[in-house]
Amino acid sequence: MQELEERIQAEGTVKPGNVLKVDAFLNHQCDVRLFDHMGAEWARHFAGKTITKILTIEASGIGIACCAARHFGDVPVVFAKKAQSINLDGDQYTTTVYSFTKQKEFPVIVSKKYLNPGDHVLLIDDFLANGKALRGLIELCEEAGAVVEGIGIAVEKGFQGGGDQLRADGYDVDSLAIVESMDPETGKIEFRH
Ligand SMILES: O=P(O)(O)OC[C@H]1O[C@H](OP(=O)(O)OP(=O)(O)O)[C@H](O)[C@@H]1O
Ligand SMILES: O=c1[nH]c(=O)c2nc[nH]c2[nH]1
Repeated sequence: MQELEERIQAEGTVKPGNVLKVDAFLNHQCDVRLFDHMGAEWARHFAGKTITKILTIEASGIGIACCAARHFGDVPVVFAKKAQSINLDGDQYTTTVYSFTKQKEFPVIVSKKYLNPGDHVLLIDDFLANGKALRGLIELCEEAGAVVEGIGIAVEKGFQGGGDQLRADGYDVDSLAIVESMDPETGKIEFRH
């Protein structure tokens, strides 16, 4: 998606440790017009699929998933929580995920009320790196008996391999920008096309 690639080139910075910082528009300050355009792109890509629910993971996927839902007939957006809470009651689907930016394991929890057999789920997230977050969400869908219809990602770091493994496993992964390489020394970012 040209608009997203241009924003990454203009405002993104490359940090050591394979970190691309795009918090000016994607995952700290949020550009909702861009999010809306991203939702329209995914709606075009997944047009042939029936989607009954969007599932994401806190925190950074939530805003993007909510904007995307407007392009999928206002389907409910469910976000997996990364901490137990007194506000979480009843039976839950749970797994654990290693967080790329926080560098530790988190529980990943969805109430059984909000993910059901018969749901046709679109997974949405801001980043795809090693694929840990998505593998956790897929596991929750499997536990629930829900079908994963596709995966919409804003920025995939292709060189980390998580996306290609998911594609090899048969998932329809639509990443709007795939970073093929990035260099913290020079700041150069190259995209896969
Ligand atoms: O493919 P992976 O290696 O799993 O990396 C991608 C995940 O990493 C980030 O989550 P993180 O927990 O780092 O931060 P967040 O709380 O801002 O969403 C991002 O939001 C994705 O969910
Ligand atoms: O802001 C971010 N930059 C990244 O490079 C990344 N990888 C996973 N999650 C990420 N979030």
